[in-house]
Amino acid sequence: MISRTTDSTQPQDNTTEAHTNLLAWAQEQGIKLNGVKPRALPGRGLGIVATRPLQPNETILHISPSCFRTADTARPRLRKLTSSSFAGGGSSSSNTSLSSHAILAADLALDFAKPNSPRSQRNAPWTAVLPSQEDLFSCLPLAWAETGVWPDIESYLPPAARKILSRQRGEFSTDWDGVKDVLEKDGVTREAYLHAWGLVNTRSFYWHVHHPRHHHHHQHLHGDDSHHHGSTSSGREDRICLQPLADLLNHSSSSPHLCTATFTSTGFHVRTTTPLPEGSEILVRYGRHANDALLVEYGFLPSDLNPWDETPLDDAVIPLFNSQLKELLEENGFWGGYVLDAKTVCYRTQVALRLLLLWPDGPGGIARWKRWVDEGEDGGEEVQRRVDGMLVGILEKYLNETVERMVREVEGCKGGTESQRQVVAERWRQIGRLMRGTIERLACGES
Ligand SMILES: C[S@@+](CC[C@H](N)C(=O)[O-])C[C@H]1O[C@@H](n2cnc3c(N)ncnc32)[C@H](O)[C@@H]1O
Repeated sequence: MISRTTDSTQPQDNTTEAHTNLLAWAQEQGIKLNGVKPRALPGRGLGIVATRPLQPNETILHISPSCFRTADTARPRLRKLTSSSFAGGGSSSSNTSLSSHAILAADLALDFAKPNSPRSQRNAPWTAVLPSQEDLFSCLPLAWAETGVWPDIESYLPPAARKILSRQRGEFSTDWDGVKDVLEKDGVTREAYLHAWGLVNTRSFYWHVHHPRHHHHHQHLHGDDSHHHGSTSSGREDRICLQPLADLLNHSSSSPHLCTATFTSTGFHVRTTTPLPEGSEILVRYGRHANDALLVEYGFLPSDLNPWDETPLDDAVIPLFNSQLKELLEENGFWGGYVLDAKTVCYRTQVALRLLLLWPDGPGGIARWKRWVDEGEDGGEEVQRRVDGMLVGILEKYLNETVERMVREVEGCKGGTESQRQVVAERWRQIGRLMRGTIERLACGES
């Protein structure tokens, strides 16, 4: 979302007028803004900023449930697509039940395709400020292949990002298969649906009412991670909603001024946690996402430090194991899923590397490893030192052979656009920094 509001082809006063309309419309809907307003922010489209100094614990945005757009508020002919009466109706896609995401996106796509319908008109001031197809496609990896440049930029994404992308692509095509018969009648193309689908993906929330007595989660400090991809509880998928105005809030992983966002029975509330000077941006945390997820799900890469960032080590670690060792790890539930974050080398990695270290000692070594896995019997600091040394070697090799090569290759490739190449290269550099940080930490003797 880089060009929409800073684009020189778009006069600045257009933006202002759109904002004025949006605010007037929001007021009619009963959306309450208190000391905040939308504003264009360089490099991140629109955001919400403070219009006066804010105190801690002020409710700065309130949205009542009647303003939520959910699968239940979609056009009736779309809602019918999920009902069981449709199943067995003879159509090939009849027995797959559609996700809320699919329905919400279809409804939004119809707002765009039929701008003069009374339904679309009702939401016009809100849809007017949504990112254009061009803006969204330029930053959302799922759409990079659609921009017509050269699809192959995708293959330069790091493994974790590619994995999310491939799951996302599967979800999108299932959703499109489920709605296309209905949407194509109204002239909605696959591309137009992808635009709407991507908008829902990047700006929907899990409608999750917090019951104070059941809070086994520890999400009070910095917001509720209620963004679409933010929650891990099951059954959430079908409770996603779009919320005008709240969908203008940008993300931060680690700002000390993060605002909290909560659903209660009276709606959605955004509150400050610290004092905020006039003009500062209101930031919430979408979820505890690693940067690969932020890039693929939301189409941006944070430049500030993300304490939740991590990177898989599978590509670096897995090739070191022969089939016998692989089998041993599989039997014990420790094959693959190796991860590194800024503070820790995950336990699975520790287990795998210990095996690599001990198996040259023969059956005795393997028995020792097994005791360690089963009973936590410690091999002592000496073993840990050798495991750390091994990991340093593995990381250095991966840095030289993969990370640095990928940065060079993606910067020099002809795929995508310059900004897409830069974002992919930057993600690899971040991974490199995470690994170098670990090497330094281990070299200092901290595990
Ligand atoms: C919920 S919307 C927020 C409003 C959005 N900026 C807009 O212009 O409509 C989410 C999108 O905002 C952008 N965004 C959010 N946080 C960001 C950040 N920290 N840096 C850059 N872009 C961000 C991304 O494009 C993301 O997909």
